[in-house]
Amino acid sequence: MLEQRIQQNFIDSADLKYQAAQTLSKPIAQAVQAVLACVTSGGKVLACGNGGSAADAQHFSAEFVGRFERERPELAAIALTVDSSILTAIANDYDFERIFAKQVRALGQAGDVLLAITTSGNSANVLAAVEAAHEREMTVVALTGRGGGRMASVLRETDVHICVPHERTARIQEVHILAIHCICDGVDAQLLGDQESPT
Ligand SMILES: O=C(CO)[C@@H](O)[C@H](O)[C@H](O)[C@H](O)COP(=O)(O)O
Ligand SMILES: [Zn+2]
Repeated sequence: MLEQRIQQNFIDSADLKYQAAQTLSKPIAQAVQAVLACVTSGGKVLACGNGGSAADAQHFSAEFVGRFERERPELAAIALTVDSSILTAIANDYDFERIFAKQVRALGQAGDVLLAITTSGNSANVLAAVEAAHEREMTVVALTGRGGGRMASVLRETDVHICVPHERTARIQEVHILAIHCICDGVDAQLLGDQESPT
């Protein structure tokens, strides 16, 4: 019974990935171009999200600053989820909704990219970060699900929306991390050529 349940999770995740390959390859390619244009002109990526999506923001930043699969020059990315002093001060003195937005206003510059990750599209602190990014003339790459929620209506034409066509948070997150790896792989391919990676 339990094993059947586990197998069903694998099947559902694989099915969603097959289905999403069709619909998401275009916005993911747009995200690669947006991020590439940003980092090759001296910009940086700021990444944010809650819970599992906070982990995704950190995962992305590690692969940009450290490396993905191949050696290449370091790329600038900062996860806005990691400084406990900043996070607790803002949440304590203002409110939790502003934990990312104030960091975006402090660090963001025109031409930077905000990677905004929310499975529901409705997390208030992520939406506030998008608003702050627009104030700073940054481009937003949004990773969402469930139809995009409120995120769909706050994004601009020049932003990129990668919306996973599913309702369950776990399944959406599994495609988010695949999309993040596609962005890293696409950026490396553009920078280094598209030969196969050694690892
Ligand atoms: O990882 C999971 C569930 O799989 C949770 O930690 C999840 O990320 C949290 O409940 C988040 O607060 C959900 O926020 P969001 O994706 O709707 O923005
Ligand atoms: Zn999770």
